Amino acid sequence: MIRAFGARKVREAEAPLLAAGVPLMERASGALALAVLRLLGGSYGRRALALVGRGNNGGDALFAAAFLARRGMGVAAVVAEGAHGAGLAAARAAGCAVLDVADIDAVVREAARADVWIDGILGIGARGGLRGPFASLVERLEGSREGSALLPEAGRSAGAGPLVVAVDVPSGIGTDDGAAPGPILRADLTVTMGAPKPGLLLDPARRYAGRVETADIGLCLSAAARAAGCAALDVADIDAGFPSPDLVSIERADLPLLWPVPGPSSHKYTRGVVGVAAGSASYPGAGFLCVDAALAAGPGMVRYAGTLGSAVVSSCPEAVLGEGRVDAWVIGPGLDREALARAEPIVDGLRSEGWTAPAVLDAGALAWAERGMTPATVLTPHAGELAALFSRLGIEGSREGIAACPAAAAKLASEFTGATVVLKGPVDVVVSPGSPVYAQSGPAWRAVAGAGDVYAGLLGALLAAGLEPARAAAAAACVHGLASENGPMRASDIVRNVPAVVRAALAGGGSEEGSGYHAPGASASAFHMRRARVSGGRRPMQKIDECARTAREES
Ligand SMILES: NC(=O)C1=CN([C@@H]2O[C@H](COP(=O)(O)OP(=O)(O)OC[C@H]3O[C@@H](n4cnc5c(N)ncnc54)[C@H](OP(=O)(O)O)[C@@H]3O)[C@@H](O)[C@H]2O)[C@@H](O)CC1
Ligand SMILES: Nc1ncnc2c1ncn2[C@@H]1O[C@H](COP(=O)(O)OP(=O)(O)O)[C@@H](O)[C@H]1O
Ligand SMILES: [K+]
Repeated sequence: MIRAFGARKVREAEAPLLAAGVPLMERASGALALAVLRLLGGSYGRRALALVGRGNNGGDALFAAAFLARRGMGVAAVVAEGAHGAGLAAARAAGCAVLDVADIDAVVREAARADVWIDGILGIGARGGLRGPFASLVERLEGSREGSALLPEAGRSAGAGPLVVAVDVPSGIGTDDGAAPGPILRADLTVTMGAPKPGLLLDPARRYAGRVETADIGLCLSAAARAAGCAALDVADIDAGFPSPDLVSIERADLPLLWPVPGPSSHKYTRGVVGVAAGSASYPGAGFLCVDAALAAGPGMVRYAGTLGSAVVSSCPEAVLGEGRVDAWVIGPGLDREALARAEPIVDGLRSEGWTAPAVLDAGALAWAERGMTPATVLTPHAGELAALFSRLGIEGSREGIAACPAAAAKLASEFTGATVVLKGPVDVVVSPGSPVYAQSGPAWRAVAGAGDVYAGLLGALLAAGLEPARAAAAAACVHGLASENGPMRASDIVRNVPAVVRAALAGGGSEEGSGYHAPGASASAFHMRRARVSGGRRPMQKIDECARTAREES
């Protein structure tokens, strides 16, 4: 599980440590310098350019610049007025050249000679997109990477110009909301301090982060939680006194703690009955896919209540027709006008119970979303459907606006309706009252007609098994993403892959974390979590403290 913390919680975690004199910036800059050295494969004959803003993010960059200069690299720091005083002194003492950001031509010349650019312009103190001279510089530098520019979610080709390492976050992203206003340097690697920030997991900002490494600088956030054994359940973290994360991402390794597994006394009704009202004469495929996906997740029973009747049973013989018990409804995929009318009494029933029964409203059924719902109802729009929903509810928000800030849009929809909202896209964002926000990325192979119907079916099965709605939505999205890897594939292939993905996860196969460097672009996920790994088996903190000490003694 990746736990991300926003600027406020990071500052709250830092405050007592700074007051106690813990050398956080030394740790941060030491981790940063080590990451740069690892990336370049050494310091000999290498050149670095540090872009240094006025805050502590620039301080991290300056101390790292000093460290790298002492290791023999040719280092230049680009500063504006008011740069971190001690950091600047350390950089000068170590022999770094210092350039003024206003001298843009000299900076661009130096940039062209460098093997790596270190982006320390702005960190968690950013308010809005880059402004002033650094904004012009970043635009110019990004332009100069023509041909070497990184593909949004893939890596770079060999010999493609300088590498970019972002300090904490790519400068100018919305640390907390994932917005990407203004010019931003696309990083190959982001070394994030203490804990990942939500913007590194959310679109569109995550596309600028490259691979993400978390430097353990001793903030008692995710690292401490992990050490305490709270590996999977965010609630357990909170119970153990750790701050709750602002954003969570479930990984394969978490699935054994979440996925419903039958026990000796289970029977079909304890395992949960999914009711499906999906598919119609106009869109029959959606009904088949949704039923098939629900069955693939392993519920006790799937009851089909749409208009396709026996045609569904002849394709999926396990599906049951006729009225009876339902523990969670999936309503909406592929419903034409006639099928919507047939589903209306089911929705009336849910409404009459105050929307407290577990249900997924997808596609056409989103038209029934309203104020006064509860988190038990899960709305699953994509950006276009959410824009239509907003328009019907009298909320301003275009499809483009939603895509520019999906987390904020999903939050608004959840606040307005009271429901759990899954905004589907490259990153599925799950927002539910009283729950952390979840962000689940998946490969673009799944951007195919019918994949949403598959998701709705999977989700229905987890709700029927009694999972809490936000977790069910995140776990279903996680499995949906894993089952979409290694395309090309069609929606029915995703369904076919689900049992194997779940089986492998339950058997403990293939945790994504700690698996070392990924070749850029080797995975479809833009977020490659990797905790700083050091040679010689020593713990990262020891090594970082040691580097910091050496730098201090040398200066
Ligand atoms: N505390 C610690 O010891 C540790 C902190 N750590 C590091 O510190 C970072 C946070 O540092 P921070 O709080 O100083 O904020 P930071 O992101 O550097 O920026 C603030 C400056 O930017 C300016 N500014 C704001 N928006 C702007 C814009 N849009 N365009 C242009 N300028 C803008 C703003 O100026 P103002 O607008 O207020 O005049 C202000 O001068 C954190 O990310 C991590 O790297 C780690 O080392 C761990 C130990
Ligand atoms: N660019 C993308 N990268 C990864 N996943 C995507 C991308 N675009 C959409 N998805 C995912 O693909 C699925 C598409 O669902 P949806 O748009 O509802 O399609 P349909 O209605 O045809 O089934 C969703 O699960 C969504 O999360
Ligand atoms: K930065």
